[in-house]
Amino acid sequence: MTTIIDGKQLAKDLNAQTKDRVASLAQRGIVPGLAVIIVGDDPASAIYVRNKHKKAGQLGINSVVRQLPATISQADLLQVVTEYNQDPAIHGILVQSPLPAGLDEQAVVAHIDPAKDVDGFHPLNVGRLFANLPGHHPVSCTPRGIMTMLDSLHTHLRGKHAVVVGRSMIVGRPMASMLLNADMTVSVAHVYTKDLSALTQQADVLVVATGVTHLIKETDVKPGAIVIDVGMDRDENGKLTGDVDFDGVVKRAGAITPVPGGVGPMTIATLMQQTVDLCEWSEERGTN
Ligand SMILES: NC(=O)C1=CN([C@@H]2O[C@H](COP(=O)(O)OP(=O)(O)OC[C@H]3O[C@@H](n4cnc5c(N)ncnc54)[C@H](OP(=O)(O)O)[C@@H]3O)[C@@H](O)[C@H]2O)C=CC1
Ligand SMILES: Nc1nc(=O)c2c([nH]1)NC[C@@H]1CN(c3ccc(C(=O)N[C@@H](CCC(=O)O)C(=O)O)cc3)C=[N+]21
Ligand SMILES: [Mg+2]
Repeated sequence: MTTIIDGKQLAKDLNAQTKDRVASLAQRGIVPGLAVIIVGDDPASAIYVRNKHKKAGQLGINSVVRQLPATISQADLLQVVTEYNQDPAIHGILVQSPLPAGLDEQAVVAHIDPAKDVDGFHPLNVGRLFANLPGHHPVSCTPRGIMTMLDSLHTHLRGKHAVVVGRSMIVGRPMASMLLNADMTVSVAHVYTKDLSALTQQADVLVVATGVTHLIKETDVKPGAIVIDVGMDRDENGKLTGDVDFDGVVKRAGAITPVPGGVGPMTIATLMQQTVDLCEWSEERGTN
């Protein structure tokens, strides 16, 4: 009865569309280019970057991974960004987060050409999303991928209550903006929220992005709710799990995403989609 939202399959479908778009660009001699900058040697980051690089290659996107030492200066890092800002073969630039201590992530993100900001983290693009401005602009890939997952359910969102647990720049805040732009009534919860369970039990759509293993249990969820688990946590056995106690919540939810195989694969597929978006938008402006 409960729909298990298959992020792997949805990512496959989206990647197939992206591959087709890359093929039509190729007929006109255009190859979308993605630059991924990774600073230091965080092992988790290295895995994500490898996955992104591999997927880009499969789709025909030209992906460049720039590995930089943790000891790099802020000025030298900004210079690398400048290089890609000026490179006409590069349409999307991503600086893997987190950066090592001592580097100013906000300043680096603000230095990216907003037209090449494939993560949607530049303040100009954040502002465009927040203001729901018309026209093309990149947005954070994880919440955009979640909107695609919600679309796939063909349910009516307008006027329904969305509760977003977490308020990070990468997930919670842009997620809340996108749900608000979809005409939902949106609540955002965080560590200071009083009686979290009373709030989450009112959610028709519940998005959880806290990094707290199994924060949300069966009794925290309204029967029939759509539950989206963004968490990528390790359980006591070191196994990848989410912020939602899947085995309990699946009994009550109307639809739920698994971890792994839910939001994660859609994040990567959306990054590829948005790289091609940026390439096409650049072409429309005549800057390719
Ligand atoms: N699948 C994917 O593509 C992605 C997965 N992730 C995963 O999603 C999770 C969240 O990531 P991210 O948003 O970057 O995390 P952050 O650590 O940046 O933010 C966590 C947020 O959760 C809130 N929070 C923490 N504990 C509680 C609690 N007990 N009750 C209510 N709110 C709480 C914090 O509140 P406050 O602001 O008050 O501190 C904060 O806003 C992680 O597991 C991460 O690995 C992240 C990005 C992409
Ligand atoms: N500038 C920047 N942009 C990001 O988009 C960004 C980032 N920094 N820093 C880290 C987070 C995390 N993130 C994920 C991407 C893919 C999976 C993913 O593919 N997950 C799979 C499998 C993962 C596994 O098995 O380890 C799944 O959930 O099924 C997860 C998480 C992007 N992030
Ligand atoms: Mg974070």
